[in-house]
Amino acid sequence: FYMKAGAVIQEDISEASLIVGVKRPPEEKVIPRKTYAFFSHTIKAQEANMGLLDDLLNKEVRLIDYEKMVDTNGYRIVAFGQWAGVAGMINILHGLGLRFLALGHHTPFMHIGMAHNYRNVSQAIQAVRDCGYEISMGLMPRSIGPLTFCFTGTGNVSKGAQDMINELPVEYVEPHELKDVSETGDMNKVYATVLSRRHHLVRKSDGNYDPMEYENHPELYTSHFRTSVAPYTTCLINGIYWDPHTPRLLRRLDAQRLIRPLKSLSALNEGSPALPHKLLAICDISADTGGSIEFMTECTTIDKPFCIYDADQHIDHDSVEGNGILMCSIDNLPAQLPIEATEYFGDRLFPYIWEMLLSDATKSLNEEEFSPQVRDAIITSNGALTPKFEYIEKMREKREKAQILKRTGMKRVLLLGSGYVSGPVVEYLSRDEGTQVTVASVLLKQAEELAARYPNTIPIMLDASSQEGHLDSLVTDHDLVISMLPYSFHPIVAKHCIRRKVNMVTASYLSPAMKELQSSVEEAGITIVNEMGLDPGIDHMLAMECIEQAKADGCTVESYSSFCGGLPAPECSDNPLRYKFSWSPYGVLLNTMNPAVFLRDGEVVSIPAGGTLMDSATAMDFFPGFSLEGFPNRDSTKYAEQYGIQTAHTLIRGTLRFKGFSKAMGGFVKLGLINTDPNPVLLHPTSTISWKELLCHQMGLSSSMSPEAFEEAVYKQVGEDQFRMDTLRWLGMLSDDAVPHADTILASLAKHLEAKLSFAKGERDLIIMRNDVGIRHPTGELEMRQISLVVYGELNGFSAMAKTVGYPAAIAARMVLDGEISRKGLLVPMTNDIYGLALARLKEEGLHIISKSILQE
Ligand SMILES: NC(=O)c1ccc[n+]([C@@H]2O[C@H](COP(=O)([O-])OP(=O)(O)OC[C@H]3O[C@@H](n4cnc5c(N)ncnc54)[C@H](O)[C@@H]3O)[C@@H](O)[C@H]2O)c1
Ligand SMILES: N[C@@H](CCCCN[C@@H](CCC(=O)O)C(=O)O)C(=O)O
Repeated sequence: FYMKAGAVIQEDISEASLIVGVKRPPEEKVIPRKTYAFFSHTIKAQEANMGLLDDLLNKEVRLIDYEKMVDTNGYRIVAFGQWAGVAGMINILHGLGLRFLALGHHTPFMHIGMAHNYRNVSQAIQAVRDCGYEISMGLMPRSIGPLTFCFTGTGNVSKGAQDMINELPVEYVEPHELKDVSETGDMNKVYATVLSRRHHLVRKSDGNYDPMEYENHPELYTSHFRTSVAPYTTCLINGIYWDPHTPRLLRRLDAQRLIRPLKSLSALNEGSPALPHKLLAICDISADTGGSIEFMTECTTIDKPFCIYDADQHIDHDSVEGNGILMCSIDNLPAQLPIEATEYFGDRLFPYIWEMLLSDATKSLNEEEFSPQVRDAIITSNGALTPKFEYIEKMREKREKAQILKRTGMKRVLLLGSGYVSGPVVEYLSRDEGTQVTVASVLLKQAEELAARYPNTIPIMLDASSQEGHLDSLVTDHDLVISMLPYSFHPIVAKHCIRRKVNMVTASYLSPAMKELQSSVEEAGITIVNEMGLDPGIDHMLAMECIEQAKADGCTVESYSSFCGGLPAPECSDNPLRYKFSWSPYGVLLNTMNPAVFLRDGEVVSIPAGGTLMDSATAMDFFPGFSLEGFPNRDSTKYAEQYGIQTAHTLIRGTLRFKGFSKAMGGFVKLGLINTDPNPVLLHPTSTISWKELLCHQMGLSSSMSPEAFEEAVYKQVGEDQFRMDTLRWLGMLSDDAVPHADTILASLAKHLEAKLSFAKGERDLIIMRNDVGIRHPTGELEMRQISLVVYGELNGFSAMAKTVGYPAAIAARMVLDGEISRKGLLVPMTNDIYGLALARLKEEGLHIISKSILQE
């Protein structure tokens, strides 16, 4: 059909500038910087679609929403409402047939199928007419009593649904007459009423209805639908537009009352199965989850069109049997009538398609010339909500706040970040029923997945880099903030904590930017516990426990060496780098270009920034069964003062890897891939660059060279090292594979490596920490204290890295919340008041520390 009309049919739509759909596309398939047109269902900040909205914003998509395309008279241009109404009504008549049967009554509705069972609407109408004929012939079981249908709303949905009931022998009555006809009406017909606002909305103060005032102040009104109409309705067909400020038609409480058995009905039904209650079915065509029908929290689908809502238990049963109200709330009803709906859609949209086609989502809206019909329907563009729709953000925040503050008497913790190491933080804190955790992340899905596993945990979306106001209001609503964001975010988070006098915990190094806040933190009288992870974290705690004990025994510390590595378990080290990521990949790679300073036998050794660090790796054989190498980590010399071991002639902190890592990384360094400079080549909106092109660019060569010449050039560049070549080949970096989009080469490399070097299901990680402390006793003896910590990740559970970072952070948070840490200022776990309790609690979590001593002459 489309081909006949001249369309080119192809799977790959990446070259299209405009993508026209009906319903939302899957998030992962949304292509950045394109113009999309579809029904997004985001304009009421619908919770279920906020993830999609975030994605459209992140991907800088221009979204045209049909719901907001209106003509000069304010009427919707593309409104499938009529077809939704038609399909919805056919479906619920079918559903009533099934429900009546389940309740023991065979009715003429059994002759009506689902809307999509018919070739076209005329065929469906024929089936409804046949049913109507039987009703008028008196074939409806008497025991059911007169049937009443209530249509809410007067728009296209309601009209489409009424078109269908008009094919039955129907008598329309006023809503106030419903009670009477439902008791004494004629059984050879059905009754219907159309409910508009004036019928059920009343001002809370005096019971009157003023349409103008309602328009502006719906919050002053309430609905008496639940008492005046619902108890006399067999089937409700809901087609109203609902806005969160307007009164609901039915709440859960109302549903509980409406499904209570009616005494009068059982008297009427003598000898026949009694109907359990009057309100048997709801067809919620508006399909606003949690909206005008509060308890409709999940839409049904064409595949599974019906469920039974059991109001007493507040659950939906996937059935037409059992106790409760039959619900049908399909949100893509027009798809059941594809021919009529498609023709209608095409006819209505066609006049606007030409200008939509010219849309270039990479341009600002000011540079485009759209008609008001299209322009006013643009919800997102260039990574932001358009001014008319900025209210969506506010609505979202308001709802979020209400959710966070809903339960009183809770200790509220704001956890920023839901990445590699956040899981145990939530697990630990949520053990306490009186603690509530809000998990905020720029990746809403990630936060949702984490929060779903624990009680009293609320997921929310927050972009800490662009939503400072939002961050501030979140900080205000919590008793403590744990920042598990990339460490560069901590100072900005800390500023809001200072402003709102809220305590904070991080697992990150106390950076110079954080230290600058020292006096403000003290003035605000708050506590910020830093370096509460593994390395930094547990390493400090074990070091200080040993050092302070040694000093108390009158000893002197002569040397201190601490190495730590997050690694794959050996059986999972099956790649050339012998490495898999158990914490932020960007952080791991960034650390390979750090400078380092350490003290060796009284001599200061310095390694410059930029990648030389990888050449400094040496074999580490304290655990000969592991094939380890190590390289220094940052400036170790400053710990002489912090640990109080100025007496030490050797002082080094370092990182552990399996042998091979530093050599492979050295190849990346030589190719200039460990580079944090912004690189526009990688950000080109529509085209991608391949690894071959990028490497040629880095080497200053043309990418049109032959594959052999290319490989030869790379070989030379990486120091004629075959292992490095094999590594690059294994990672797909000598090929035409696309380089992931990012603003720097390092960020692109991190994304690429994260995809290649992640733990598969059933694989586990490993952390190894080893502190060697040289302790000179007053007797002259030299004791080498070897403190070892080896932790494996749980198969399909928390990784070792997550446990050894997340638990210390959570333990510190708990200690601050419970007043066990009450000192103010910027703290690190190097004092006994913190490390004493924290180490004890970590041991309760199964942390097994092995300490050995070897006496040297
Ligand atoms: N002390 C230690 O031993 C240790 C070990 C591992 C990690 N860490 C630190 O802990 C923190 C978390 O580490 P991770 O491995 O879980 O990191 P990660 O990269 O896996 O997670 C970062 C989280 O921050 C979120 N995020 C990123 N940008 C954001 C933004 N603009 N707004 C809101 N959210 C945003 C991400 O979506 C993610 O949920 C980091 O600071 C890391 O350096 C410390
Ligand atoms: N050094 C080990 C363990 C690192 C744990 C992560 N520590 C981060 C902390 C960064 C921060 O948030 O300040 C680091 O970069 O060392 C290894 O690399 O395998």
